[in-house]
Amino acid sequence: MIEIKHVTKTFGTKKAVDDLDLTIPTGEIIGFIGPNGAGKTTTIKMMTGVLNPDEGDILINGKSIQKEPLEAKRQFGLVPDSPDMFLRLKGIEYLNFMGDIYEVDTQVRQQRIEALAETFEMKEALNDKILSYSHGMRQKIIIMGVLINEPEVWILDEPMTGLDPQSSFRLKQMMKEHAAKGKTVFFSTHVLEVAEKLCDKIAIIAHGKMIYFGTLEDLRAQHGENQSLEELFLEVTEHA
Ligand SMILES: Nc1ncnc2c1ncn2[C@@H]1O[C@H](COP(=O)(O)OP(=O)(O)OP(=O)(O)O)[C@@H](O)[C@H]1O
Repeated sequence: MIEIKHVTKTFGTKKAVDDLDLTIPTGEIIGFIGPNGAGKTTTIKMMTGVLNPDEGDILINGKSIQKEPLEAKRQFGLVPDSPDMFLRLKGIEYLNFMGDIYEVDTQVRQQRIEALAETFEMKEALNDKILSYSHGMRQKIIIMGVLINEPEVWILDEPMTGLDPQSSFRLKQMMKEHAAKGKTVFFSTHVLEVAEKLCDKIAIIAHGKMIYFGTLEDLRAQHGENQSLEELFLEVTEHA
């Protein structure tokens, strides 16, 4: 569960996130959508302790990211918007590093690395440095590093960017499997078809404010039965 409690973040005179209040239940896939500059990445950075809010607090499985940062960080895995990290490590070194940090048992770790490398066709690349990887391969190694620990809460910022169709399909399957195990998946996306097909609920943000949180069916019931998510999104964000 993720509880975002009246969170505000201002940069200079710009309120990037404005009194955002949202509770994301366990066991669901939530798509976080909004126009460019709406405040999605800023929200994700505050959820994960990269940025501190000016006001409010965020709890991950009941642990405050500000007051109990280590405990809160044990609860989630993050796939950030840019995968250009740990470039001097080999893929396998990075995965073992993540396994060490999250104290994943060696045998379990080995099995997960093998299964993930198979799924993402990364077996041969594991002994190469991340620096030599393409954008999509870097994205995949970061996703693998998160899944080694099977986190209770999986947070992803624009995860489909740069992935080929096959990897994107597999990632979506994994997100579904993760939620089916009773874990929470929260991801931001501009790809409305993905949100439409994958999510149990959608959260729409505009100008830093939450303008809708609920199922697509309820949004349709409020605004128009036959509209696509794209049409609904344009309608609700236009008037925000
Ligand atoms: N470090 C910063 N310094 C100043 N302004 C910032 C900073 N980070 C974000 N902003 C501003 O805050 C607002 C929200 O940005 P944010 O990156 O959270 O939006 P977003 O919804 O993720 O956008 P996009 O869909 O384009 O990635 C924007 O107006 C942005 O310019």
